[in-house]
Amino acid sequence: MRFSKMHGIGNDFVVVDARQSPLALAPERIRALADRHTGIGCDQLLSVEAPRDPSCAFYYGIWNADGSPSGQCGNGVRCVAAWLHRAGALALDAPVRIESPSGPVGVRVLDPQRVTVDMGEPVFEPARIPFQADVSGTTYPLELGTRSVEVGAVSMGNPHAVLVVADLTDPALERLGPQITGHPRFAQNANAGFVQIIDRGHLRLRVHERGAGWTRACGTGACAAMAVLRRRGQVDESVQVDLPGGRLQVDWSGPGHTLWMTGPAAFAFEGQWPA
Ligand SMILES: N[C@H](CCC[C@H](N)C(=O)O)C(=O)O
Repeated sequence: MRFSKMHGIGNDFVVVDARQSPLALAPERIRALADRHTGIGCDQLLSVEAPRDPSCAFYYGIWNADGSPSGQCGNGVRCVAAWLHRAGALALDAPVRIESPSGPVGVRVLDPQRVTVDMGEPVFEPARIPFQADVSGTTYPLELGTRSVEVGAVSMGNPHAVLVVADLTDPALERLGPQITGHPRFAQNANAGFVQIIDRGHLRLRVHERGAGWTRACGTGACAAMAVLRRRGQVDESVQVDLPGGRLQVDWSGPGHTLWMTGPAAFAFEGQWPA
């Protein structure tokens, strides 16, 4: 099986051309492929496929390094768009809809290594995240053993918890990340974002990803953090989000509008994998 190794500010992917026939890899094969010592190594596997929805130009599938599926991948869809452009299947500056497991997103390749994406509208309704809560709120107390933390909860097509912290180097986050990711109130687990508010137009973020652990960047995590804080009135409609691997731009005017994420997409190498 031929693959392209790509990354979105350090969140890395194996991208497979499955346009002729959908990719069907068992979770253990995905885990083997994602292994950083005995496999290719990646945070997620992405397949590029023919669309199921006739209003979309392509479909793309997402699997985490642990073999679990996801509904959306912000850094990943930018890489898929850049991959399609390099394959001659997507022109520069041509807006197209790409279908994901959670629904369509709109992509536009601004230059061969920079893509802007209409990620759709953030979803705060608990049942659709999914997150167990009696009513939708801007913050929820989350019991973690003997302590409780305040989180925001939102879906960008995948579930996110967002926790505001003063110091991203706090060693306590190492344990908090997995605890929040696996919290039983998130029935399908959650990507746990820890965000420091620099000012109304600038955030710093680290994400403990469901199915991949701490990553250098999480595109839907950047969208989720901005959306939670915008809904609380704590950030403006255009925000720079700095993650360990680099910077993303997130734009959202508020409820009733879709959210846009813009950032890099890079190729690392091509290879063959015994499927
Ligand atoms: N771990 C995520 C999928 C990858 C998301 C992330 N890599 C991004 O760029 O959005 C999940 O299970 O929902």
